[in-house]
Amino acid sequence: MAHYMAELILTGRPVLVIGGGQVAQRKLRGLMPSGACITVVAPHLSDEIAQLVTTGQLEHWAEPFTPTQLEPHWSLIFAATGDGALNRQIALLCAEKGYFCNSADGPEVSGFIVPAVVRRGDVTVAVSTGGLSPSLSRLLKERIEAWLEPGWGELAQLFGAMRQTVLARIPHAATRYRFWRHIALAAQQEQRFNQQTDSRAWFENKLDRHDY
Ligand SMILES: C[C@@]1(CC(=O)O)C2=NC(=C\c3[nH]c(c(CCC(=O)O)c3CC(=O)O)Cc3[nH]c(c(CC(=O)O)c3CCC(=O)O)/C=C3\N/C(=C\2)[C@@H](CCC(=O)O)[C@]3(C)CC(=O)O)/[C@H]1CCC(=O)O
Ligand SMILES: NC(=O)c1ccc[n+]([C@@H]2O[C@H](COP(=O)([O-])OP(=O)(O)OC[C@H]3O[C@@H](n4cnc5c(N)ncnc54)[C@H](O)[C@@H]3O)[C@@H](O)[C@H]2O)c1
Repeated sequence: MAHYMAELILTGRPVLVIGGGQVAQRKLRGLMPSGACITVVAPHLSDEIAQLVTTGQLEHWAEPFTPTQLEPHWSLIFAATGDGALNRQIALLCAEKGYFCNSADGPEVSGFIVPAVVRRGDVTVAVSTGGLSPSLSRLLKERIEAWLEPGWGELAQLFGAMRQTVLARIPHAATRYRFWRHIALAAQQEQRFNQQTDSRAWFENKLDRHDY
């Protein structure tokens, strides 16, 4: 069975992170920009996590894990204590309750796996080995990081901003899909991933030509 890859929209949703050490800190770096309402349960916090609590960006329950903490509804749970057996137990408990839980140990009991991520604005590339080898994910992420042009975020912004215009100008669906394919290939051929100059004029010029 293959894992299913998706992008979660966590804005305003309650997320529980159990553990406050190095691994929890890495998960939190990925979680903070999502705008989730995050609670951390751990007797001790790393300096970086403690700083997030001090500045009011996180709630902290300074106590060890107990199953009653799972009682409110959590959209996601991360089990990242320093005790691998406990992380597995928490994941199994969450599975029984129907919660999605990521265990820092034992991917086979997790409800989801965290990929290594490369971002260019709103464009995201995620790498996972399905739990087999995090170090390979990191390596592949670094290769993509070195290879992926910087302007993909701007290009996505431009294409996104033009969608309504294109919809209005080309009502016929099959022709519209052909245009989107045509302009995506043109962006590749003309290396638009690196150019910010006059992007909208470039786009409108292609749209006006009717050669798609
Ligand atoms: C991608 C990344 C995302 C993130 O966490 O942000 C991530 N691990 C990263 C790094 C990393 N983690 C570890 C090493 C040391 C080398 C090695 O072991 O390979 C390195 C590499 C390094 O640090 O160089 C150790 C480790 N990791 C797990 C275990 C326990 C186990 O497997 O049972 C142990 C062994 C502990 C031990 O042996 O003591 C488990 C998981 N780690 C995952 C994700 C999930 C699988 C993802 C996949 O299949 O690709 C999974 C299953 C669960 C999860 O956490 O979701 C992040 C990339 C950072 C980046 O982006 O640069
Ligand atoms: N998934 C990954 O990417 C990955 C990577 C490396 C290690 N690991 C595994 O992750 C686990 C955590 O490693 P770490 O380096 O963050 O550890 P750490 O020692 O830095 O931090 C442990 C944290 O867990 C808290 N804690 C301990 N007992 C607890 C309890 N009963 N309830 C709640 N919190 C508790 C501590 O207060 C501390 O904040 C280890 O078991 C390790 O095998 C996973």
